[in-house]
Amino acid sequence: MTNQDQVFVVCGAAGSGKTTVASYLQKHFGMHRVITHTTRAPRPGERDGVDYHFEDDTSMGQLHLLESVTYDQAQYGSSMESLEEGWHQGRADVIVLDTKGALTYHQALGDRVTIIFLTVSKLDVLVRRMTGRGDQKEAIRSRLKSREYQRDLHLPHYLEHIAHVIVNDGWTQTAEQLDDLVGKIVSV
Ligand SMILES: Nc1nc2c(ncn2[C@@H]2O[C@H](COP(=O)(O)OP(=O)(O)O)[C@@H](O)[C@H]2O)c(=O)[nH]1
Ligand SMILES: Nc1ncnc2c1ncn2[C@@H]1O[C@H](COP(=O)(O)OP(=O)(O)O)[C@@H](O)[C@H]1O
Repeated sequence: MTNQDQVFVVCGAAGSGKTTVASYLQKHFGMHRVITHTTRAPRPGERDGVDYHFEDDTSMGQLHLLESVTYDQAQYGSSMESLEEGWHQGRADVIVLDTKGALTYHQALGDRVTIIFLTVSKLDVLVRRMTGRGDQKEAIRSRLKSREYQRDLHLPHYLEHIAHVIVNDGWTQTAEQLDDLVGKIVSV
């Protein structure tokens, strides 16, 4: 199996460290970060084309997406073209998805997909991390109430025996587990 075939899907609850892990895989292993599309408003510091392609309902509806979901009242979706961009460059892809999207990738791409599910051992840490990264209070409140946030707090049954679970309490340990997992799958 070559890097061209591979996509690492990072999922887990809000604040569990998905973006941090994706950036690490991008920097440390030269993976191609797939930028997905969303109708949610940018957070402080987020940039269009870097964190997300920020869309409105009309532009979102015109995209040709491999999959799309509703998460806390906003639309999110990813395209096959952006996955292929990485593979054409000979790089493995890394993408941040919700757990429903992770399942769709598993079903569509089979063993080309490695799913990493992030969690923490004490869930109150998640809110502290969201506050720490500058999320607005109202945005956090809405997120916590959403069905999708509640669903992705724990490994959903449909990802059991499929996802690699990493408890992201401390970064050193998380990085070690990522190095171990990635080393087994792609040539670095
Ligand atoms: N299925 C799917 N999920 C996505 C996509 N882009 C982002 N997500 C997920 O949507 C959820 C909400 O993302 P975001 O608003 O950035 O909140 P965060 O979880 O606090 O980082 C997260 O679980 C993301 O992983 C996508 O293209 N498809
Ligand atoms: N192991 C960790 N220890 C402490 N803080 C962390 C750790 N991993 C991530 N963070 C911080 O927690 C916040 C949320 O992480 P982020 O990657 O944005 O989460 P997500 O994308 O899952 O919502 C960020 O400020 C990030 O720097």
